Amino acid sequence: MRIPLIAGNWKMNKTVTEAVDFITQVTDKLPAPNEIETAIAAPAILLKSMMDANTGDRLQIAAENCYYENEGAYTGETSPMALKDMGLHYVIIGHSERRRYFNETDDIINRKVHAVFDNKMIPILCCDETMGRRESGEDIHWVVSQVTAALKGVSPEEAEHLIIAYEPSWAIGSGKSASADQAEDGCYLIRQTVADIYSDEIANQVRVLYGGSVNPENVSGIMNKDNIDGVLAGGASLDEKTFLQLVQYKK
Ligand SMILES: O=C[C@H](O)COP(=O)(O)O
Repeated sequence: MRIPLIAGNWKMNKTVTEAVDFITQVTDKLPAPNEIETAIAAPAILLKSMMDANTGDRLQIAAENCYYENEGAYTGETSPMALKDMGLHYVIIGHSERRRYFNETDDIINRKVHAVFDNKMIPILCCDETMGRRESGEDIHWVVSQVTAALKGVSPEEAEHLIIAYEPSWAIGSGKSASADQAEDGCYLIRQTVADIYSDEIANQVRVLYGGSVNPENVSGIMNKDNIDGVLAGGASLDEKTFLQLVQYKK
């Protein structure tokens, strides 16, 4: 059985004080992690304070990115080995904003996926599509090719722990979520791609999330779909009350 995962991605928002405040307010209001898992991904500069404030076992603190080397002369980068040492389990890799603004290629994303697995953490691998590609029918190939490239050389034993997020660029931060059916189509396609690369068994273990303008009003409809195991929410995860509303979605 795949445990639902409600994850927030704060992007480049919040100060240390604001982050600690948020964690202190939500930590004892979250469900048991064997019912619904919850996570907040935050900028590297906030993570240690968030880990210290996160006294319970109900919330996972995650990183939004890391480099593909553990150490060396890479000024300004975040070491996956240091993230592991801090006690993190999840790292977002390949978010569309990393691909678009920081020129992350499929090859870089593949190296980062390996670096996360090598450090015994789990990547939340993001793949996107554009409205142009969706309208022309090209989006299918685009999503398949991003997932395939990111998983090159990843073993079946690693792949079964994967989390993959389907995030159409046109739905991110636009207030225009994909419909629940569109989200299900994208997540189904990702699961099929994993089945083609590995097996049905592994595809059934991988958790697939939808991200793009998720909010308390649309979360239930999205979570009701067979191939959607969770959400990756940006804007709606910044406010404590709204994040808790996402977590309390009703099937
Ligand atoms: O990682 C999260 C996504 O980019 C979605 O962001 P959003 O919920 O603000 O549209």
